[in-house]
Amino acid sequence: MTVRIHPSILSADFVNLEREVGRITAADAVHVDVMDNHFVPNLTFGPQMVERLQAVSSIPLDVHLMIADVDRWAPGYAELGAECVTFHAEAAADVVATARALRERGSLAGLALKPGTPVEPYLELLPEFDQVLVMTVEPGFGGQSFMAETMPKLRSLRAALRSDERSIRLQVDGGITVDTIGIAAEAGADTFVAGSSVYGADDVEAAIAGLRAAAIAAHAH
Ligand SMILES: O=C(CO)[C@H](O)[C@H](O)COP(=O)(O)O
Repeated sequence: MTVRIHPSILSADFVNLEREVGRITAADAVHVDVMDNHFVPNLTFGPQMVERLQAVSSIPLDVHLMIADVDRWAPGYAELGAECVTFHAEAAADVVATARALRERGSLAGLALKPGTPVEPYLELLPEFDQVLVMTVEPGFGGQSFMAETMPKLRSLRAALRSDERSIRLQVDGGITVDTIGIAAEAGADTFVAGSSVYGADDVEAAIAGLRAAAIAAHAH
């Protein structure tokens, strides 16, 4: 299983985002948290910032939409060139239609689930998605503690993937550190978002390497 590390710029210096994205060249993608102060009680930025990040980043954008009325707004983020656009099941009226709209515009389609949202209704819809994000904190803020009680959802997802669906990324986001990444990896995650444990480190590239090594070790276990 290939391990992917996606640092979250939620924990980066917002007035120097071009420089901050340039510090994570060892990462597989940059995780971009879009928050609207409605779906979550925090506010970050919108499509203009994502468009500029897309222009200056040498690694792909993994956009995580924490916004209301996402069926209406998600397709516009795919048109900006993001590699993957992930939207919340709780914010969507029609998850299949929105996923198809993303793919039609050339991006991968990701489905995110808050910690309290069950995975079972979505297992039969997996072919519609390229990534499923199991939130391991309540969305909205960086620096929270990892919620191990979300791991059964990852196990269910990993077990549900047929052999021709193994390329679907199973992503975790929230509280991922060298101490917790192995728990998520053993439960079936292959794509790891890390904010404070990367951007809070003195050496961000070493932090990315440490996370990757810990996840690979857990998969090999
Ligand atoms: O989606 C998010 C919060 O809603 C962030 O990506 C996440 O919290 C990353 O921060 P940390 O690794 O510090 O927990």
